[in-house]
Amino acid sequence: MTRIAFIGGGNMARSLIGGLLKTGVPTSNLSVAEPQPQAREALGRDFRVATYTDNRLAVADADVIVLAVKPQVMPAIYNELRDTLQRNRPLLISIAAGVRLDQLERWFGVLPIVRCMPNTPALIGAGATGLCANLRVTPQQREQAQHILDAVGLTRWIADEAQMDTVTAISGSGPAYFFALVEALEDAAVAQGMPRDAARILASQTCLGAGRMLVESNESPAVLRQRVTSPNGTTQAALESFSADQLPKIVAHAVAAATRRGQELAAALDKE
Ligand SMILES: NC(=O)C1=CN([C@@H]2O[C@H](COP(=O)(O)OP(=O)(O)OC[C@H]3O[C@@H](n4cnc5c(N)ncnc54)[C@H](OP(=O)(O)O)[C@@H]3O)[C@@H](O)[C@H]2O)C=CC1
Ligand SMILES: O=C(O)[C@@H]1CCC=N1
Repeated sequence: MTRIAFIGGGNMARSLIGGLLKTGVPTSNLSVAEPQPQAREALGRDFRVATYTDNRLAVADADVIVLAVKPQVMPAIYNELRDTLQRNRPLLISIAAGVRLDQLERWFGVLPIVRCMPNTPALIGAGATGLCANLRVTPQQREQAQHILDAVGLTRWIADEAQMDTVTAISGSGPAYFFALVEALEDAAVAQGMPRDAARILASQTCLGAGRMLVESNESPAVLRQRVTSPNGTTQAALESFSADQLPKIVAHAVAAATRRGQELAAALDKE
């Protein structure tokens, strides 16, 4: 079975590891390199996976290496990994926002590399991941990468790598947008006198219900929205308020800002 090493054991690695274990991947097939002692302890306690301080030890016999560090940290790790990578030629999977395939090839060597963008709902098997591959990735390795990400949710291959920053802006960062909306709904209800716990659970369950309908029904978001919206009713009043406040423009600006930030993160690494 495929041995998978994670470089970086933070939020996203935890989500992927948790999701993979739930699908039956044995703990003995996973290893994690993480500098923070507390984070290492938590990984050992929560997932019973082997943890290392030394990146080289974690990747020693890996078939697949998942680079799960912040984009800015990439330059610190490629020197440590380069020898092992050239010797074993594993499949490299980067989940870093912004970082491009040509940058990864320049640092790590001409290896099979998949750039992907998962999201934190991977932890509960409900992730959404966009993937793209360099020309060195064989059809088998493509399947291998997809298999790993399929284990934690839905996957889509993205033919044009330039769109990966948009993927990041939609689904990578996306969970935070829905959390922010639930926070805002909760605060609005509290401002109207509702107890916070009731407001939170009602808003959260509504987010879950709406999300499941979006994914499980064959209807478009527009049709589902119309079914909630009685003529001259409460929903229409709220949607007209959204429209007056230019919600689509607010969202488009936010998505453009996230996309731009992905490009900036990569540009800052061009000199490395
Ligand atoms: N969070 C998310 O929702 C998503 C994140 N991503 C991407 O995933 C990557 C990781 O993000 P996230 O998990 O949120 O970040 P975290 O900071 O939670 O995790 C990164 C971990 O890597 C550790 N680390 C730092 N330097 C090294 C090193 N030299 N070798 C090994 N490990 C190191 C960090 O330790 P320390 O704290 O000491 O720096 C930290 O524990 C990023 O590139 C991000 O763009 C992609 C999709 C979604
Ligand atoms: O905020 C970030 O940069 C990372 C990438 C997508 C989600 N979190």
